[in-house]
Amino acid sequence: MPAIRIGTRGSQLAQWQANWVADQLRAVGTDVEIIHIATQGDVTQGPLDLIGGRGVFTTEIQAALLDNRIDVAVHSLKDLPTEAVVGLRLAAVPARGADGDVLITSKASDVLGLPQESIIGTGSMRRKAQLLHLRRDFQIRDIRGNLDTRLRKLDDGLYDAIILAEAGLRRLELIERIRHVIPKAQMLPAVGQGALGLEIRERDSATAAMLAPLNHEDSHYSVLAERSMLRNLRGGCLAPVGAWGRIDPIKQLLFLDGVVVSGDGHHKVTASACGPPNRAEDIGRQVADQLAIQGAERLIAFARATGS
Ligand SMILES: NCc1[nH]cc(CCC(=O)O)c1CC(=O)O
Repeated sequence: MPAIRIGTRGSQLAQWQANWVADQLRAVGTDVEIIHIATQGDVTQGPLDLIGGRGVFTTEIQAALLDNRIDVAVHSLKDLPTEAVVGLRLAAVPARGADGDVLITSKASDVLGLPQESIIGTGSMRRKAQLLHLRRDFQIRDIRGNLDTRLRKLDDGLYDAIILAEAGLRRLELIERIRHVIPKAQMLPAVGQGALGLEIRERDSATAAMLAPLNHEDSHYSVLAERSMLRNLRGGCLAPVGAWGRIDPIKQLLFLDGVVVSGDGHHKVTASACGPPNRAEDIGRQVADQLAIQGAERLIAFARATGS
């Protein structure tokens, strides 16, 4: 049987994630080959919202799947747009890693302890808006590049603090850089944060069967709820939207919290819902509806129009 071809971006984190998937498959005797694919998000240096945002890390990899150049795309789920691509499907979501954001700084032990008017590095509207909601005095500056580059820019003194996903730092064994895990009450993560998405051609049942053992049901339901919320909000990946889905192991219920913040941090709306995990899509829609009633779509449209 020919080797399963796994497609991934070339960044260190993406390669770690592809290797992890490859190791899982090799452990059960599957022959695997890893193919690196450059995406627009890797090649272009400008701020992501100016390049167009949606799908900049995933479009070329999805094209390779559709062209039969690869069989599995390994995505960071938070970079994967929620709109379905004709001919492709999300076959599996492995057990989710750390799902929160962390503060990296030498200047304080948490967000509220940072000095007045601290310069914070982040390119994410979601992080920016939630930070400004907590601390209107912060000066938010864009930051790009892989994890090493961002940490170096912090060490070079360009910023007082930066915010990163905990999952990426853990995967690259950089946890000693974590000063503080930001509580969910202060900052909700991106939809899909900390989870991988394994995408395949819709009709490729042989690859689907090979990936099935890698699927983690609770993680899959949790991210389905988050993605349903975002899709129903029509928020786009760059809008200031946060979500946190998780399954209570005792109650066996899926809990979903959602937040939408105006780009300047002034306005914040939140909503929550819970229900049986197999109702994930409905739970996501319920939270989106509650957010919309409170004016979420106006906040998103405003953030888009002003780029703030
Ligand atoms: N936007 C880039 C990106 N995509 C996925 C991760 C981290 C890993 C994850 O959340 O799964 C990161 C880095 C970051 O936001 O700090």
